[in-house]
Amino acid sequence: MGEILNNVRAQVLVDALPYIQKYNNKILVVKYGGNAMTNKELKQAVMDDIVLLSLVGVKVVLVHGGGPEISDMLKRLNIESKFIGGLRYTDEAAVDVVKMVLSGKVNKELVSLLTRTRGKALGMCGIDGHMLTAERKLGPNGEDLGFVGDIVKVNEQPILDALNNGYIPVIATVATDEFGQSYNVNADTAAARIAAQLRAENLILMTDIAGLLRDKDDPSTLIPFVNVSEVPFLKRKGIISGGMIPKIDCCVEAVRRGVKKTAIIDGRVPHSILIETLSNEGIGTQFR
Ligand SMILES: Nc1ncnc2c1ncn2[C@@H]1O[C@H](COP(=O)(O)OP(=O)(O)O)[C@@H](O)[C@H]1O
Ligand SMILES: CC(=O)N[C@@H](CCC(=O)OP(=O)(O)O)C(=O)O
Repeated sequence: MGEILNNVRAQVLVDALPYIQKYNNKILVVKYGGNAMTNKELKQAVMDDIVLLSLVGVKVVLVHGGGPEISDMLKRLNIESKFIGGLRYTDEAAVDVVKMVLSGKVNKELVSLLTRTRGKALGMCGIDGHMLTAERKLGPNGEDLGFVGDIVKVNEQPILDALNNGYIPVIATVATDEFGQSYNVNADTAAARIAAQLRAENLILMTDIAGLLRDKDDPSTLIPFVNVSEVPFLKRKGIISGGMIPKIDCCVEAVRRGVKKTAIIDGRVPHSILIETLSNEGIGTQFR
């Protein structure tokens, strides 16, 4: 029994070798957020995966959200929270809260967790090193969204500097314009733009569902591969809806901008990042 188990363990490690070689020195952008970030054990499993990948030579960039935490804090401060087309209407008071929660609380908690997992992490937001420049974004029907930002420029240098010095950059998606106004940027969108600018090998968007499903209430209907040219048809058919729409748009943009592999994976599955990165099958929905 012990011998069989040892053989299986050895085989799993050996099977990972070609993938470790493939990703060696390549950039992998992981977006972590939403409800996938609220469970403590799963959060530790995600940190373990990131530290492991970075120790075997993958240049991991962690871009995080924190929507549920922003909503909690806005509620405690009695500031109204509403979403238009999946984006949070962000007035002047709310943008301060977003900045505090994302760059102050969530970012530092992730850095601290990675550090305690014996990773070398460096937290920053889009304002640091003039990384993310944004302008005001309007809603899908031209609605005012307050200080929600549309990224107009990504300066990849601070990210590369951190990577080249052996750090895992941990990025909160707050951006600025040329006048110093801060903007709230959706974390999926920011991750896609950052991955494209870095010419990343792989972009992984973690969420709290198995991936893109033909029927969103039936996990057995997972679509494992999607060609980006099929997306307009899937939208017309109503298969892609709600929070999945901006996520899929990000995947399409990342693939079109040259990211080699983009996937939406289930953050509720322990070690889903390792399965996605170090196996042929992957997990979730892959876009190409
Ligand atoms: N075809 C689909 N397949 C999977 N999820 C879908 C689909 N259409 C809509 N959704 C919804 O999109 C949600 C994921 O988006 P969202 O909640 O914004 O993610 P996150 O909080 O991780 O950023 C799913 O929980 C699901 O309710
Ligand atoms: C403009 C906009 O909607 N910004 C998001 C930023 C955080 C985010 O994207 O977090 P998740 O990935 O956890 O959803 C927000 O305020 O919730």
